[in-house]
Amino acid sequence: MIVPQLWREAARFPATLAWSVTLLTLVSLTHLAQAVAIAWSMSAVLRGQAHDVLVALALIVGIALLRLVLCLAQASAAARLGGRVRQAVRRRAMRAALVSERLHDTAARDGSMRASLGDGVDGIDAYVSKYLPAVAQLLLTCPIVVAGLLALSPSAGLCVAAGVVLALLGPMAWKRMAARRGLDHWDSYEALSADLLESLRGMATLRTLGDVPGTRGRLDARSEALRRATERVMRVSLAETAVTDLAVQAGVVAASAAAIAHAVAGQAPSIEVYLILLLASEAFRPVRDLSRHWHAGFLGLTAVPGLDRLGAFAEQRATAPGHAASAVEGDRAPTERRAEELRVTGLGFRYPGAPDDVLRDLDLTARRGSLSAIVGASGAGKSTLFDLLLGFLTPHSGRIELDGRPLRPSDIAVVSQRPVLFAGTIRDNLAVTGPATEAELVAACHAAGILDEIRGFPNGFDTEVTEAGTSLSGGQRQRLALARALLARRPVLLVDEPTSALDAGRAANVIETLHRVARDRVVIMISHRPETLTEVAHVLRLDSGHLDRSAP
Ligand SMILES: Nc1ncnc2c1ncn2[C@@H]1O[C@H](COP(=O)(O)OP(=O)(O)OP(=O)(O)O)[C@@H](O)[C@H]1O
Repeated sequence: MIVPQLWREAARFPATLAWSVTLLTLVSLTHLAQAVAIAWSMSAVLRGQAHDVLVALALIVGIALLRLVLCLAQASAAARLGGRVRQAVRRRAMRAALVSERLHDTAARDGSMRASLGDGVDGIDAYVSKYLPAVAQLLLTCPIVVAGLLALSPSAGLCVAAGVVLALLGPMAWKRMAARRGLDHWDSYEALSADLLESLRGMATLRTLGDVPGTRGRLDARSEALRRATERVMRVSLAETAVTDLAVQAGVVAASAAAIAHAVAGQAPSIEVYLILLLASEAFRPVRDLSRHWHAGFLGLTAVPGLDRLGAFAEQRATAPGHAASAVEGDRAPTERRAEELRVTGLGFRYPGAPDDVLRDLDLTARRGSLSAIVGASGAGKSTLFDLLLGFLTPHSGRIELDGRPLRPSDIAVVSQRPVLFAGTIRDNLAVTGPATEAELVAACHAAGILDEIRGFPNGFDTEVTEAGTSLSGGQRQRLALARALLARRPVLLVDEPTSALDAGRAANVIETLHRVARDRVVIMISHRPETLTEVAHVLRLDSGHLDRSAP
C-alpha cells in the first residue's frame, strides 16, 4: 500500500534511506546464502562427506554472525530514517498549526491537533522506517530467488512466483477496506482526544454546572465508538492476514510437491531438492515481513489525511506579514524603539460567512505621550480591532501605519484580558520576549505593580507557575503579563481591559502605570470601567463599526 506523502518524506533523506535498504537487502542475501549452505550440509550428510559437513556448518555459523551484525546496523539505520522523517513532519506540522489564523478557526480542536502531532506523527515512523525498506527489499530479492528456483525447477519456480503474486495482490481489496476503516478509527480517536482535553480543561465549569455525569457519558460513548472502530479494523486485518498466509502456504506446498516429484523421479541431485525446498520458503520471507510491517505502520498511515489537512506535508509557507510567527521571530534581543503615531485609515473587516462588516471605514489615530482608550458596547468590534492591529486578522480594506510605514506585529506588545502564562518559573515567563537582566525584571515588575508579591513568594522570580498560570490569581496574572509586555520594549502597547481582575486600588495603580508607560510609547487600552477613564484624554467610542470621535 503506497502512501505518496510518506514516500516523498523518506526520499528527503536519500542517503539514510539507501543505506537502510542496502543493509536490509544484505540481510536477505545472508538468508539465501544460509539456505544454500544448509542444502549443501544436508546433501553432504546424505553422502557421508564429513569434511563438507563441517565446512558447511562453519559457513552457517559465520553467516548467522554476519547477519546479526547487519541486522543491528539495519535497525539503527531504520531508526535514524524514521526519527528524521518524524522530526521533519512534526516540525512542519507545528509550524502550520501555530499560526494566528487558528485563533479564529472555529473548526480547530486542540485535542485533535494534539493527537495528530503526537501519536499521528509517531505512528508514521513504523511505515517509513520498516515498511518502505521492506518494499524495496521485496522488489530486489524476490526476483533473484524466483529466478534461481526457475533455473533449478521451472515448475517449482512457477508455483512460487504465482504464490508471491497472489500473496501480494490477493489481500489488496482487504487492505483498501482496512485503510478506509482505519480512517474512521483515526477520526474516532481524534474525537475522543479532543473531548477528553476539553473536559479536563473545563472540569471546574462542568462541576459547577453539575454536568460531570453527562460528560462522563459522552466520553463513554466516544470510547465505545473507538472500540467498535478498532474491532472493525482488526476484523478486516485478520481477513487480510489470512489471505496472505494462505497464498504463502499454498506456494510453499506447491513448490515442495514439485521438489518431491523431482526427488521421486530421481531427476535432480539431492542438493537441488533441498535447495528448492529451502528457497521456496525464503522467497516468501520478504512478503511476510512486508505484511508484518504494514500492520505496524497502520496507525501512521491512517493519520496521514489529518496531518495533510494540517499542512504537515506542504512545503514551508512563507510567513505573511501579520502572522503571529513573525511577532515571535526577530525579537530575541529586544531593543527600545520609539514611535510617534499609530494611524488607521479606512479600515474594513468582515468575518468569513458573516452577513455584515464588523468594522467599516474606520479611522483612528493614537499618539505617543498620552494614553488612548477604546470603549464600546459588547460586540462593537474592539477585540476585532486589536486582532487586526496584531495581524491576527487581515483587513479587507484600509491601512494601518506606524510613523508612516506599515505596522508590523513585532512593533506591538499586548496584554490580553485573560493572559496566557506557560509552565515554568516566573522568570521564564517574563523572559519569553527575550533575555532580560535582573534589574530590568525588577523595573518592569515594579512598574506593573507585581514586584512586592513576587518577592513575597518563597522562590521569588524562580517560583514555578503551573500550566496556564492557575497557581496565580487573575490579577497577578494580568500584572505579570503587563510586566512581560513592558519587557518586550515595543513601540506600541495594546492592553485589553487591564483592570478587570483588580480591586479599585490596584486598578488605579495599573492605570497610573499605563499613563507613565504611554510617555515612551503608543498605548491603546480597551476599557469597560468608566472610573478608569477619568484621566484619559483620548477616549475613542466604537459604535457599529465606526469611531464616534477619533483622537486629535
Ligand atoms: N470568529 C468569529 N467569527 C464570526 N464572527 C465573529 C467572530 N469573532 C467575533 N465575531 C463577531 O464580531 C463582532 C465583534 O466582536 P468583538 O469580539 O470584536 O467585540 P468586542 O467589542 O470585543 O466585544 P466584548 O466587549 O464583548 O469583548 C461580534 O458581533 C461577534 O459576534
